[in-house]
Amino acid sequence: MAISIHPSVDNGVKQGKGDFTGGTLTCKCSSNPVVVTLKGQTAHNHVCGCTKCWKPSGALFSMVAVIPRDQVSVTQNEQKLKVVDSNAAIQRYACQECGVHMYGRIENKNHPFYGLDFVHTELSKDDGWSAPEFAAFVSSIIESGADPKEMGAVRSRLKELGLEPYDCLSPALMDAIATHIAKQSGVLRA
Ligand SMILES: N[C@@H](CCC(=O)N[C@@H](CSCO)C(=O)NCC(=O)O)C(=O)O
Ligand SMILES: [Zn+2]
Ligand SMILES: [Zn+2]
Repeated sequence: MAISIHPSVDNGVKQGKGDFTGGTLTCKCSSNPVVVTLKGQTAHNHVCGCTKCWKPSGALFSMVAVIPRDQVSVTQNEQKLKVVDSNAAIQRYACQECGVHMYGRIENKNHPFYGLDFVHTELSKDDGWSAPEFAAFVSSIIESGADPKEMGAVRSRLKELGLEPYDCLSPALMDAIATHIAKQSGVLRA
């Protein structure tokens, strides 16, 4: 049996819809769920192996995308949300009852990704969200208990799914981060 990466990609990566304009995310509480409304399509969707991103139970990876923060609003039961780690660059707002992360926000205006929120579109019933494009922080799954001897098989499965594995972010995103830093320091002209 193939290694399970994440329930949303295990049967093949489903492509998004070009004309998709958004929808809602709902936490896993059976009563009074937290609902977040996203007024737009997501970008840079990826599976992430880091220890900080929320993963559904049993999954090796999370699936996480970004969307401009002004397109994100909590529309039901916001009182159930609490920041998981206020010292992290991405402040992840989790439902205190079911544990699901509803959105992650960057408050540091100098951060390369300031202005973008992190969201898990598997929490939506709406169809058409952008598809995951790559696998990030793959080696980090070991920090959550994955067997280092399995890493070859995990990377092979990711490639088979068309999710190129990287041990940080994708080259395009790493270049965007480095460009931002070089402009901040004056090495590159802004
Ligand atoms: N090995 C660490 C890596 C954690 C990490 O740096 N995660 C990235 C990617 S999260 C979405 O792609 C990150 O930017 N983190 C910032 C933050 O979490 O605030 C581990 O596994 O913990
Ligand atoms: Zn909940
Ligand atoms: Zn992550």
